[in-house]
Parts: sequence; structure tokens; C-alpha cells
Amino acid sequence: MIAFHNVSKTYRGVRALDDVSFTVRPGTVTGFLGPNGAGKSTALRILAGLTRPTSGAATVLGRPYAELERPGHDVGVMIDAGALHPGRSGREVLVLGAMLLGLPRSRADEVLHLVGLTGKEARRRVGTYSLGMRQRLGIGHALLGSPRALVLDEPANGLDPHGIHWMRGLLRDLAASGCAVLLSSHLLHEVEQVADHLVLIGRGRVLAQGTAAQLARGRGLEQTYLDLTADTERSHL
Ligand SMILES: Nc1ncnc2c1ncn2[C@@H]1O[C@H](COP(=O)(O)OP(=O)(O)OP(=O)(O)O)[C@@H](O)[C@H]1O
Repeated sequence: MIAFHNVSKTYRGVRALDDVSFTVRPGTVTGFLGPNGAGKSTALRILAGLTRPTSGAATVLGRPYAELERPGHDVGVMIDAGALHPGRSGREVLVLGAMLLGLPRSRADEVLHLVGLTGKEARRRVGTYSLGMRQRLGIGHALLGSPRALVLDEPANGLDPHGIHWMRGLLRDLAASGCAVLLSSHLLHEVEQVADHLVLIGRGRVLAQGTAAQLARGRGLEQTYLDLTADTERSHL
């Protein structure tokens, strides 16, 4: 279970998050949706223990990230696939990650298979990877510890239609096995295809949450999204 309890974050006068509360239940995929600058990355960074909230708390399995006894096994996180070491091969990245979690090297090969990277691709340096390959490796890295919760920031970035189709299947399978999956996106259609539950955020506030059908309210999900985020979008013009 992932939970945000009244989380607020202010960066030098900029209110990035304002009293955000929602939960992601085990066995479900929650899409965290909002325009650029809405606060999605900030919320996920707080959940992953990378940024401190100004008030409130984000928890995984009832605890803030810093208090988890086995964080790598409890929650898999992919915030920035571009942060993977460009000079290492994909396999090295995963082997090192497996070692840090006390897992055998063979876990790296299992994960490579899971994310659809071939042996040849895995031997290449990450610096030569396409954006889509980097995303697959980043997702694989997050899955090394077979976590019970998974947090992905914009995982479909750079994936082609086959990659997006593959990712949807993977996330659905993970949810079916009991994982609590939270993914952020600014692309409505990408999220509504895979998520059981949607949380819509704009200018740091939760604007609406529920199933796609609940949010659509008879006028269509896209119209609801555009209406609810209209003034938050204008703030960027
Ligand atoms: N380190 C920081 N210092 C100052 N302001 C920040 C910092 N990080 C984020 N912000 C501000 O907080 C707000 C929310 O940013 P955030 O990156 O969380 O949004 P986002 O929804 O992830 O956007 P995008 O879809 O563009 O990635 C923005 O106004 C942003 O400029």
C-alpha cells in the first residue's frame, strides 16, 4: 500500500504540492495525471525519500521510505531512467543493483528477460541506449527486488507503440500478482488504458480522483481533464 497523507511541499515560496492525499491499494494500478509542472515528480520524489515534504507524509507499507527496513524489496522506484550510469552495460547496472539487494547475479538475467532486453543489448553501454531501452532498463532496475509497490515517473516516455503495449501488460501482470503500482504521466490516453484508479493533479492540488468512468462524469474523460486543468494550464502561458 502506498499512501500520501496531507503532503505539502514549498520550494522557496513556490507551492509545488498542497495538501495531497490519496492511496494506491495492493493489486491496483493508479495513474497520477496532470499537466507539466503540476507536482507529480515532486510527489514521487517525496515518496521515494529523495525530497523532504514541508508537511504531511508519504508512506509505503505504512512507513516513510527512510524508515523501511528493506526499501529495495518493499518498493521499486524509477524516477529518472536517464540517471543510470552511461558507462556501464545494461547487465552491469542490473548486476550491481542485484548485489546491493543481496540477490544473485541470475536475478539480473531474469529481469532482462522480463523487460525484453536481449543479451546483446544488455552487453552494450547504457550511454548508447535509445530512450526506450533506457526506460526498459530503468523499469527492470526498479523490479530487481520483486517489490510489493512500484513507483514509475513517466514510464512510457520514449517507448514506441509496441513498448507501450508491453508496458501495459507488465503493469497489469504486476498488479494481478498483488503489487501496488503508481505511475505518473501527463498523457491521459496512456494512463486511462492501464490504470484502475486515476488521481488528477493541477498546480499541486488533487483536483479529482476515482475510476476513469467516475471522472468522465458522462462528458468524457478528456473533457473532464481539460476542464479541471484549464486554469492550471493557463498559468504556464
Ligand atoms: N528543486 C526545485 N526547486 C524549485 N522549484 C521546483 C523544484 N522542483 C520542482 N519545482 C517546482 O515545483 C512545481 C512542480 O514541479 P514537478 O516537477 O513536481 O511537476 P511535474 O508535474 O512532475 O511536471 P512535468 O510533467 O513537467 O515533469 C513546478 O512549479 C516546479 O517548477
